[in-house]
Amino acid sequence: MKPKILLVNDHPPSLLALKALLVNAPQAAEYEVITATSGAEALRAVLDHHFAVIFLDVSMPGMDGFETAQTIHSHPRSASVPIIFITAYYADEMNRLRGYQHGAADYLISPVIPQILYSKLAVFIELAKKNLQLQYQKEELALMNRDLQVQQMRDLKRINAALETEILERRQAEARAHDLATRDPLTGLMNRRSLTERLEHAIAMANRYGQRLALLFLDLDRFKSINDSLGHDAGDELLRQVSERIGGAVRESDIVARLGGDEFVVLMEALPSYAAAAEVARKIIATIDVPFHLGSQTIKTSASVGISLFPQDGNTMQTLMRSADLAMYHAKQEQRGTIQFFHEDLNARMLERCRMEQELQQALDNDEFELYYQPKIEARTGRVAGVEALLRWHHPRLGLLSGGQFIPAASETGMLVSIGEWVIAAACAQARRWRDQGLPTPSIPIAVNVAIPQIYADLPDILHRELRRQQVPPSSIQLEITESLVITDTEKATSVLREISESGITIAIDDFGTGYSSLSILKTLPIDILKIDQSFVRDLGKNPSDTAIVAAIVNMARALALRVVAEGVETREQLAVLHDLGCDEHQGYYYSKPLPAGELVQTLMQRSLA
Ligand SMILES: Nc1nc2c(ncn2[C@@H]2O[C@@H]3COP(=O)(O)O[C@H]4[C@@H](O)[C@H](n5cnc6c(=O)[nH]c(N)nc65)O[C@@H]4COP(=O)(O)O[C@H]3[C@H]2O)c(=O)[nH]1
Repeated sequence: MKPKILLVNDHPPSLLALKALLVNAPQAAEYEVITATSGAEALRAVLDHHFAVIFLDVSMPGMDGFETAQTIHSHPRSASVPIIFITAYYADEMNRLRGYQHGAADYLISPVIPQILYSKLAVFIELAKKNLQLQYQKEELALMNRDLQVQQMRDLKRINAALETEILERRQAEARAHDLATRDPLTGLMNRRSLTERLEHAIAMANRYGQRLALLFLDLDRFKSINDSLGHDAGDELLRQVSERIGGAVRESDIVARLGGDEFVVLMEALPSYAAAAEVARKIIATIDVPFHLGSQTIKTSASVGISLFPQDGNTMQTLMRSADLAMYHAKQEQRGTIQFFHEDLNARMLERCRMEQELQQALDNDEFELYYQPKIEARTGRVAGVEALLRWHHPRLGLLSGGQFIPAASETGMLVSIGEWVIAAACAQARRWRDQGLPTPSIPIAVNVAIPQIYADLPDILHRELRRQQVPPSSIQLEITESLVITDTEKATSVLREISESGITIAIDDFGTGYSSLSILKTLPIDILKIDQSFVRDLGKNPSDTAIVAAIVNMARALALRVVAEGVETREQLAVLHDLGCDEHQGYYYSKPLPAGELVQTLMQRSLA
């Protein structure tokens, strides 16, 4: 676009002359000339065009040059357009000053000298071209700016979207991490950590508002054997279903958590009454009692629940948890599938148990145990057919303790496995010593009592290791196993006992008649001997039903080709009845109390001489 020049003159010949000068100028191709014959016409032109410069005649009728200039410059659109006044040569200095005051950029004296006109014009055309260029560049810049803004906007939106996704992902990761830290992944229930936090908070609230709360500890009965026999997937499924059933048995506001394994906890806050806790525990036990469907299998289990109450059973998180756990442990021991509230006696028993455990460990370490031996007499010959090893404890405080005084407690503490190992080693060592001493009956077997947990703890390996160490034959040792053991896990007992029996060690069922052995179990087990429990022997000859029971046991043993031993024989009358019934061996105070090895040897000597 070319710069434009406006010529304003009311005198047509002057206008034409000036226009002729401009259109014939050497740089005429660089601009365009527009004319106006009055101030008003000039103002209209200014509204329509942008001018590089205006040549304005000063003396015009109506609106003269000054007034026109003032009006042009008063408008923002044309405020900076340079105006050159054209005036007669006679215009005085005052008049020119007025022109400058009305915004004149310069003056030309009429008649105009072309060279002066051209040189002044050149300045303004150059200025206009520069302005146009600047304008163009400004527009370019504005365009670029807009593009930049659009680009920036897009970038911002992209960055924003990326940020939002990242924040979302981070929130989800945080939620997952929080879940992992506070929830049990298998059941989705609270885990131990969040339960303890919750319990601490609940105790603080109960303290402040004087409320009651209850903590229910729940453990599935026989979960381990279900898990072992059906596999871990089925075990997991069972735990999930159990967690759902517990959830269905409690209030929405109660907290259900899984501590791990098959241990669940329910926290009941703001209890209306303590009876409500027992009510919920009963509901849970009832719901767990309904058979579970795991794939194609239907299984039955039960739950034992221990309950501790705030504030009486503890006012800290730790004591409440411990009390509920202890109560649950006792529920399990007393009768599976029942509820047990915590009480102080349990605590005392627990402390006693801990003390006993420590003392039993010390007994092993300090060699405080000793085996006593009680002979078993063969009815037919009156000879010693074997001896039973019975454990005695030289307790540093309490003196000599017999098995009945500490074996049940040792069994509770789980110490019987290591004690049992000591007993087997001691019995094998005694067998060796008797052989070395050349007893009259060196081959009489020593019967050792075996506790239930020993069966699951490498019993065959331990037996063979000790027999080898002492270089005595397997026939030197006999095992006495309580009847109830066989009932609890027939399959395991059968396979372990079979291995032991095949190695040449004879096996006796102890306390026979007190458990619930069935004939078929007795038939499948590799049993050699039945020991009739002393409770049936005690009243023999006095109580006809005891006599009938012993007679039945003897007959059954005969049918199964087993030897029968009667325990606890104290009197001649008992002995007479047992003789009549055809019992193979007798054991009891009538012949001898359990004795230390040395004393027993003398008894054996006397009997063999008798
Ligand atoms: N009233 C009466 N009692 C008699 C008579 N003859 C023997 N006894 C006692 O009756 C118990 C017989 O042993 P048990 O039935 O195997 O019952 C044993 C046995 O189950 C267990 N036990 C003893 N030693 C061991 C052992 O080394 N390991 C294991 N696991 N248990 C043992 O402790 C229980 C009690 O042992 P003890 O106190 O030594 O009590 C022994 C014995 O001293 C009698 O004529 N009259």
